[in-house]
Amino acid sequence: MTGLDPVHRDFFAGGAGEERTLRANEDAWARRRIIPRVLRGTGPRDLRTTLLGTDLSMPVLIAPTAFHSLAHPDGEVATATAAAAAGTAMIVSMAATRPIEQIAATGATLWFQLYPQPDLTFQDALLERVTKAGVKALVVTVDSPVFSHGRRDLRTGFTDLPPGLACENMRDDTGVVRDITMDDTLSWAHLDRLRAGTGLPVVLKGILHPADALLAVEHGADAVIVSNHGGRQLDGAIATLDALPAVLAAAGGRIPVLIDGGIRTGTDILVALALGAKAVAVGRPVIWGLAGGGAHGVQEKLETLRAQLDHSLALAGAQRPADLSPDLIA
Ligand SMILES: Cc1cc2nc3c(=O)[nH]c(=O)nc-3n(C[C@H](O)[C@H](O)[C@H](O)COP(=O)(O)O)c2cc1C
Ligand SMILES: CCCCCCC(=O)C(=O)O
Repeated sequence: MTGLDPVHRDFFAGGAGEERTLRANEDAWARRRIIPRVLRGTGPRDLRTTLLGTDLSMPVLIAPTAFHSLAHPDGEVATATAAAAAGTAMIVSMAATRPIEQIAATGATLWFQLYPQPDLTFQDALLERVTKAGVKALVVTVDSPVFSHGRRDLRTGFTDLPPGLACENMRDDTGVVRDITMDDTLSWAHLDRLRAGTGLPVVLKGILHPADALLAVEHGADAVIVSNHGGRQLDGAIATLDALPAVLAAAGGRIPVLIDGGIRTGTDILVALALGAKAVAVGRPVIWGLAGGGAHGVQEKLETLRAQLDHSLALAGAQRPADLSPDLIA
């Protein structure tokens, strides 16, 4: 976290309200225990995974997080450089501080995160732009009909990006940077329109209730991410790991289920995969890597997670993620 302004560190680290959900996310992983299998002669591990047509070197994606240029001057370009080197995908936040074309020039596999915007003309142009830049999937954040309340930012006074930085993908055709709108009228009808207007796979991020997982399947979502926005939206929301089993049951294997929130170690990833998640996404650890060492720092974080997952798989008696099953988790 070298050089990170304390106000910006609080923006990245903080959660909503009393930060109960922020803490619950990490605590939930720490509560689970692994029941390893032995004498399985697995040999070297193979962590590769294919997700929505995207080949990943491991089942770990970079979660969308805002404002990477506050953590490092190279911003999202550094993060994407690390994703490319690690052979995984970066989900680019709609609040990225670098234009999608620059981020894509790193050669990284990118998915793009969208807060659906009420100005449909602007939204359509944005989707056309990111598709042209080569993003491979659209991640629609559905847990934010309004901005969250009571984050540390209120205390620290962090309200906006400093001069010279902007949400570069919110520039319209006149060059003006639009504000990101949180829309409390959003409904499944908006999702249907989005799906009809894009050829990209659509992933819903922020599903916690099994009934919503079922609706996601019925409305043709290609995947869901079990997420509570890293404890930054509804404080008191269920920890993502605790929500995972019911969401998996509702999805019934028809679409991949991903999870984020408090995932910090290879054993956390193993637990998620054993319970049935197809992959995980990590948010804050990537930011800390970026702040500490730019692209190199992010890559180091990703490689640490890879090494830990590989080691945990070996010790649990599995060669590949598909060898894991829920009976390994207590
Ligand atoms: C600083 C910060 C900014 C975030 N910005 C976004 C965002 O722009 N869009 C979004 O869908 N989620 C955003 N999230 C939520 C993350 O995508 C993800 O759900 C969460 O960080 C996962 O938890 P973790 O940080 O404990 O790994 C943000 C999270 C953090 C910490
Ligand atoms: C005004 C930009 C909104 C960015 C939202 C970022 C975000 O989701 C977060 O949790 O922070």
